Amino acid sequence: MPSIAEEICIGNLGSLQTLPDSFTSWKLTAADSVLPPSSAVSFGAVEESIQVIDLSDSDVTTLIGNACKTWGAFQIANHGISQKLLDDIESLSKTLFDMPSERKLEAASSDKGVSGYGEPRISPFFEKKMWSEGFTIADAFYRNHFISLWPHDHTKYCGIMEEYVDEMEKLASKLLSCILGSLGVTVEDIEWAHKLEKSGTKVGRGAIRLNHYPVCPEPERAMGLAAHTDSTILTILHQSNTGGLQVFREESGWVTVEPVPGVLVVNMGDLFHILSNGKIPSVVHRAKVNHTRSRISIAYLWGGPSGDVQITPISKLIGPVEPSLYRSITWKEYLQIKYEVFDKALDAIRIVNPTN
Ligand SMILES: O=C(O)CCC(=O)C(=O)O
Ligand SMILES: [Fe+2]
Repeated sequence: MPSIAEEICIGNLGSLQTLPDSFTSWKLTAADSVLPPSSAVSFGAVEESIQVIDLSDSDVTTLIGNACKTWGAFQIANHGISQKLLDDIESLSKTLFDMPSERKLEAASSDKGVSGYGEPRISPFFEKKMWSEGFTIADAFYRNHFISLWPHDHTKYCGIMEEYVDEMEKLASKLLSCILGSLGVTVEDIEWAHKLEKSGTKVGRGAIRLNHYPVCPEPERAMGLAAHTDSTILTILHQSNTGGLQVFREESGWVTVEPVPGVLVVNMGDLFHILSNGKIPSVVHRAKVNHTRSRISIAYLWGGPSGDVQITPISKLIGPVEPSLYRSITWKEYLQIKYEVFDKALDAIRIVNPTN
């Protein structure tokens, strides 16, 4: 019989009949420190919803602008990503996570690169364990993992991944223009982004995170992915037909983003919060788990530019009454700060207290 330590392996969570202690009592840990005290005791969600916006709507800029300012999140329909591609990426994820634990662990992320299988990226910041497993695609090294996972079919799966990344990148640029438009500015007002765009270089760096939340014996006491904000400009999320994602807003508490077939969720990240000089919040979100159904989500994390590009709030959005809230920083530096202080990263680079 396997020992308890062997049984509690992230690759096997779905087979556990009881919730191990290391996964419980979330409300007593640092998980809720991201949030104001009023929300820390509640796991329930209130009746509000994150708007679904049709990208072909003539009023799209205003609709996206309002949703961004209120929530830092919105949902999109008519986004141009085919249902086939969404189905393909979901079934790729399912095939991967259905593999035996040992096989998945052979593709674990290592010192050689960020890509690979493992616990949620934010695990080191929490005492308790999260009820999920994931696979990150952040560099070319993922191909080696795909070869080991699918010795015969890796070409097919790499092809799906490449197509997904390409399509997401185009959609992310389109969304960026629209969100900037709602603030009365354009990509040309972000000097580095305009330069990169003109030279045909990618404005943001994309990474994919495949998340799997197995069925859980005691979902109320467990947490799939703890409360966090993404460091990104924005994140585009495809969730399978099982709900679990919740977004937080002081005035509303936690609100579940119910999956709508073919609709994608957009979460605004820290980097856009900086660019917008605090006008757009980076949304605090988390994923809950389920007693009867497992859940898959695929996050396209659209990060900042590589190299020594200095990122600052857009100059047109600052002025005598709205001074710059954040010092300039490179994307690499920001990630390093986030890695060190997690939810205090924006505070660490703030130069003016927004309440002043
Ligand atoms: O699974 C989800 O719905 C959320 C995933 C997420 O927030 C992330 O990967 O950063
Ligand atoms: Fe996230």
